[in-house]
Amino acid sequence: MQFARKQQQELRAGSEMAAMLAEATPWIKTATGKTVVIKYGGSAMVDERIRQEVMNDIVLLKLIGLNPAIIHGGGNAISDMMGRLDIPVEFKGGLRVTGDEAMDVTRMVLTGQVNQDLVRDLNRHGNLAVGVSGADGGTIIAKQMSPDLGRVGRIATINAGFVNEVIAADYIPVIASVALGTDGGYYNINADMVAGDIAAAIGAHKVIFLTDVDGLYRDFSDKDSLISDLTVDEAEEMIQSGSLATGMIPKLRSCVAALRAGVPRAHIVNGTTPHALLLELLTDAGVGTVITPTQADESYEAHPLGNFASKLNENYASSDDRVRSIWNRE
Ligand SMILES: Nc1ncnc2c1ncn2[C@@H]1O[C@H](COP(=O)(O)OP(=O)(O)O)[C@@H](O)[C@H]1O
Ligand SMILES: CC(=O)N[C@@H](CCC(=O)OP(=O)(O)O)C(=O)O
Repeated sequence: MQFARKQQQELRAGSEMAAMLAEATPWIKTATGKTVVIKYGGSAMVDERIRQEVMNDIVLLKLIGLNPAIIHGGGNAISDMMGRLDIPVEFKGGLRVTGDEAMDVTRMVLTGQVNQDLVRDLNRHGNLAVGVSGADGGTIIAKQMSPDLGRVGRIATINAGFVNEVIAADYIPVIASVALGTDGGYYNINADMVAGDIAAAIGAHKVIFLTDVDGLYRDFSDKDSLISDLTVDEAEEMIQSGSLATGMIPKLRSCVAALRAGVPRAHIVNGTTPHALLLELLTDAGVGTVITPTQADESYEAHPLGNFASKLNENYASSDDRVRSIWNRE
């Protein structure tokens, strides 16, 4: 009797899931071919399980017809390695002071480690991802930002051709924020800045910043001040007001740059929340902070899926157990 009840529960959960997937059809039609730039910050990569879920969600987006392009950070991994090598870590205005040794470590960690780990994790689901640095295909050309910061670059040019080719060939580009300079040397670029400029250059539909907080707070010390939406003008005012602390400054600057260049939406989302990407992209509710060109339009992207992903999320905790119980049945 107990077994029959369990079977019924499984059937009910399965039917719910099937209904949710069936409801997804019109949305999938709308989304096909759209490019979404996802900036995956080092701060949101810390938990291995959540990291694998983020990879899984990105693969799901690819499989339903979106074109995700990933720009990743890894600032904390660079600092860890510098510490292990006894190289002093110093930031000025949120940017890493990057001497020649620090530049070597940045290249090693971002392109050799973080980039390749993400590619490996995505490719566990099929041969889906290609890892590149800004130097590949001349994608990011940089100039020195300021002599004080050493090899920190500001973006001089983005050549979108190579990234567009990778997307056209149906791969997910995974881009490290290391650039080649006009002087022939390497430059360390803040990954947030790369995300906005790449999104603009490839004509992305959205740029989404996955970070470790729920979005942009008007006052970071007041947890009730989370902003759900703001216009690009308001975002610019916030930057100029000097009220933002480091971390958010390059993100918001990058959002503004992307929107001014014609990207329709920028989002700041907590990448440590399970399935935040699906919640943002597949539900009306949305999560985090959205930055829009003008006042948020309620009808924008009203989603035929309704609460698909929130339901998915509710089911999530139990689904692992269900899968395990199915596999262990014999
Ligand atoms: N107004 C703000 N709203 C939200 N986060 C803020 C704000 N001001 C500063 N921050 C900081 O920005 C951090 C995210 O940026 P960062 O640490 O660079 O992460 P990432 O690795 O995702 O780029 C948050 O953890 C938070 O400490
Ligand atoms: C110039 C500069 O500061 N570059 C960053 C690049 C990595 C990055 O941006 O990583 P997150 O997205 O995880 O912060 C750094 O060296 O930390």
